[in-house]
Amino acid sequence: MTAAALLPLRIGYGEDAHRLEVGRPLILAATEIEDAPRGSVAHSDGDAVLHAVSDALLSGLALGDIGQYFPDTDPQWAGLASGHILQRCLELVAEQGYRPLNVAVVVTLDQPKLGVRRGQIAQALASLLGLASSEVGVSFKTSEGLAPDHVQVRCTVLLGHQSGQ
Ligand SMILES: Nc1ccn([C@@H]2O[C@H](COP(=O)(O)O)[C@@H](O)[C@H]2O)c(=O)n1
Ligand SMILES: C[C@@]1(CO)OP(=O)(O)OP(=O)(O)OC[C@H]1O
Repeated sequence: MTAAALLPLRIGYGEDAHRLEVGRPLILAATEIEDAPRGSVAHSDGDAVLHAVSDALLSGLALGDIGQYFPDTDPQWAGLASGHILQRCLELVAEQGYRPLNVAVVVTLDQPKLGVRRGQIAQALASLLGLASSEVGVSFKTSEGLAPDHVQVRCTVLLGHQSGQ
């Protein structure tokens, strides 16, 4: 019997990073950080939180990564709102009978401080994932000046199979 049949839980992990440049918006969890001095350089809207969460969802079921489904060489994805990427990943997970049970994200960014937005970001992510905000952990770290020119996000997700409900 496979592990999945014995215990209908899977863990996923995802990461994303984008270089920061003046004159671009910084979007994290579909939330524009209006006081950010610089924003993500990306093919899409550069939402590193949604990219890391999307990759975590896919990795939990060994479904690859978002670059396979949304190649950054394909002009049709230029400027894409990353909520679409997340929705597609949720569909792929649902097709396997799974859904996210809780997520934890860590955002590493030197400026601006994001602590005042923790609730807003957690709520936005919860709503996109169909979770309660108490099921979405959001942590912020500075790079201590070691990586001031990019935003980095790491994410773990626990997936549950509908057979376990
Ligand atoms: N962009 C950020 C980065 C960090 N914080 C908060 O600052 C505290 C200290 O972070 P360190 O990386 O120096 O350990 C911590 O409480 C973070 O939540 C922040 O608000 N925004
Ligand atoms: C989202 C995609 C596609 O628009 O591009 P980017 O916005 O550059 O993001 P990244 O996380 O580097 O890779 C995934 C890409 O396929």
